[in-house]
Amino acid sequence: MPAPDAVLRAEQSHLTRSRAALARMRQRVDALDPAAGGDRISREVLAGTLEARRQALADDPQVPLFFGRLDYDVTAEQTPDETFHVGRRHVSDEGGDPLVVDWRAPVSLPFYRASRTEPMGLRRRRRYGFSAGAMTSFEDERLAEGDALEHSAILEAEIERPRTGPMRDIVATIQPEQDVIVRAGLDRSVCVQGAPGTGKTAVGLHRAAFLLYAFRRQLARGGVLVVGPNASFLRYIGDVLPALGELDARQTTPVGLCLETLTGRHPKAAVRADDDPAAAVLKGDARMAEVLRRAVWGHVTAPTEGLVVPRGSSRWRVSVLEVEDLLAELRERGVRYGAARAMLPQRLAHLVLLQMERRGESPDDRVQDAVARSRPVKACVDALWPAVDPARLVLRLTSDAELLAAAADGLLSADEQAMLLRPGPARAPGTARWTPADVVLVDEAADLVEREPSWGHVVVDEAQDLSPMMLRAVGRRATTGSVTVLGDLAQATTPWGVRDWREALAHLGHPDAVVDELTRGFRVPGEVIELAARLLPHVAPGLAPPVSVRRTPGELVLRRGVEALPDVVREVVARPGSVGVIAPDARVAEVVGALAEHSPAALGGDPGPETDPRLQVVPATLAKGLEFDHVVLVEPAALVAAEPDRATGLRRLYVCLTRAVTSLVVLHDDDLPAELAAPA
Ligand SMILES: Nc1ncnc2c1ncn2[C@@H]1O[C@H](COP(=O)(O)OP(=O)(O)OP(=O)(O)O)[C@@H](O)[C@H]1O
Repeated sequence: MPAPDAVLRAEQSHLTRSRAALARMRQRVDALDPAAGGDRISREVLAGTLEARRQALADDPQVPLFFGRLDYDVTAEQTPDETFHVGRRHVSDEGGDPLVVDWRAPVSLPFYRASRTEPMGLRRRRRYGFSAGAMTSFEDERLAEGDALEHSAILEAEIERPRTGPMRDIVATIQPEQDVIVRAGLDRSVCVQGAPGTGKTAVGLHRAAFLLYAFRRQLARGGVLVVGPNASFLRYIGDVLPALGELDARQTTPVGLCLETLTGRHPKAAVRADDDPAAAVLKGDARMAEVLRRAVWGHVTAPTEGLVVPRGSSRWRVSVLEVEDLLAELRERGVRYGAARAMLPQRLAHLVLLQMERRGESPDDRVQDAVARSRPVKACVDALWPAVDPARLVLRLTSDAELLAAAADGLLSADEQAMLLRPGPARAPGTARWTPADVVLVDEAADLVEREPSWGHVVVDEAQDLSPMMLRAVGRRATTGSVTVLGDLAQATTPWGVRDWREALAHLGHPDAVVDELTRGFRVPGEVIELAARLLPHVAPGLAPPVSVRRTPGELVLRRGVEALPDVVREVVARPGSVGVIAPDARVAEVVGALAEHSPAALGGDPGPETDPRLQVVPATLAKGLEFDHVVLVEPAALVAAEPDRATGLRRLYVCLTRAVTSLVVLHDDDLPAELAAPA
């Protein structure tokens, strides 16, 4: 067996060769001239394609081009008799032979899944350790000989590599239970219940990248949509897919999606207010879908007279009964309100044409078109099947008690109806004080009028916080596609959130999705996760407690005296990695002031040019989904008390306690919440 140094040198030279080959691939793209594209449009399309290809072939010297190697067992049957280096993208030499294979290619699968009991045709699996882009170590597992590592130092080093900015990819170290989810086929919807730091977000993003690679053709039209809770979270995860070579996935929030529907019709509309929790819960309740359905379809009016269309010297009549039958038929067709309305003029004209034929005329299509466009037909359509603007409808419904009562009869109690009515005079859609929950109602109404197009696949993160109406909004964007739903019931902090995944999946329109549970935690050190897990019986009794995969002892300090904050922060900022000071929202300004010497950035506000991006002061309500190498948590009792009820407060605390990768210091003046005490 060659000495480790010799192995490393040979692998380093393969890395150098691969980098040179990638540079050549890039040069070939640079040499292509978009002018060859013919007309202007083709040239522009070609230029766009070449630019995307150039970006995909970019080589960041800090990012290893490959991270593993597979040696297939040539003595076994039906296995490729080759060695493959597994990396972020495919790289081939001048002869077209692969120097690096894409991690998503079928041949790479055993890198993630092979085990001692199932070597998947592998003789050996090798992992490389890197430091600042340079290969520094490797780990071998001789799987054919039954030798597999129980513990990977390279995985641990990767998790503990200090964080410097946004979230990074995990392609080099995806774990088998994660890989099963990542590589589930495009036709499979999955739901992942996962404890904090089990890699849900990472898995969702890698699944998006996998699908875009493995089903490129099917997804070329539909595309992939990633839905996350808020703008800070989207900024945090925003670099992962581009780093994996996928630039086209759309990333947004649930309310952001619905707001587009509103502003597409009323550009000046904006979210300008918040509901109180009870009203938000009600507006997010699935019964609202039925209220809106009735309100939209309630616009169809029974005719009181027939249709009369003068043409030349004749007057053509369609009887009330015929119009009634036509309306009933259109209602029952199962098409959207707007689609049925669009059909109505031609259908009425057709009835006129039948009259003409009965009287011996032989009108053609042009006559039918002319009748359909005639003034009496238009007037009849507007009277019987008026156009509905979804935003105006929601405004009317929430300001006109009678209209609401008609639509909500038997669905909402009188008190509930009263809660929906907005104070003050009615406003136009552009200036109304829309709340997030209102915007979701507009989106539901819009879909009743006109079908929302479906994406090929939708990944929805932190899904436990979505109301049934928000889940419906996300779900209607995946009616012909599949979904990946990620969340943790123990981290639900909205009063309208999910209490049961099966129910949530039904609202999403994918009731048959498989629910998987992840419990191996990568982020949070053992001591810290054990402290946080004391809250689990109080916040989500049915869930399995998470287990940390890390062997290194974490650092956990509980300390009385918030006045020590500046000293504590001075100590942690001297260490490598990112620092998050998490505080109750109401105390963020005070904390920023106390830490002025470090110019921290306050998350959610304008960071300003002079702030230190490595140190962030995080309002407790924005901590979800984020992580820091070091966390200082200020006054847990106040953070719990700031929520409307104790269970929600404890869930918020559970989120905040589980953001640290290396160290957690809890500073408090008030007593710690009793639920954190060690079980007797
Ligand atoms: N297989 C892995 N290899 C290396 N790092 C990993 C792996 N899986 C997860 N991680 C890391 O663990 C951390 C937590 O991952 P992630 O944020 O995806 O977890 P999560 O389940 O979404 O957490 P939360 O519910 O707390 O938001 C991240 O830093 C991620 O990169």
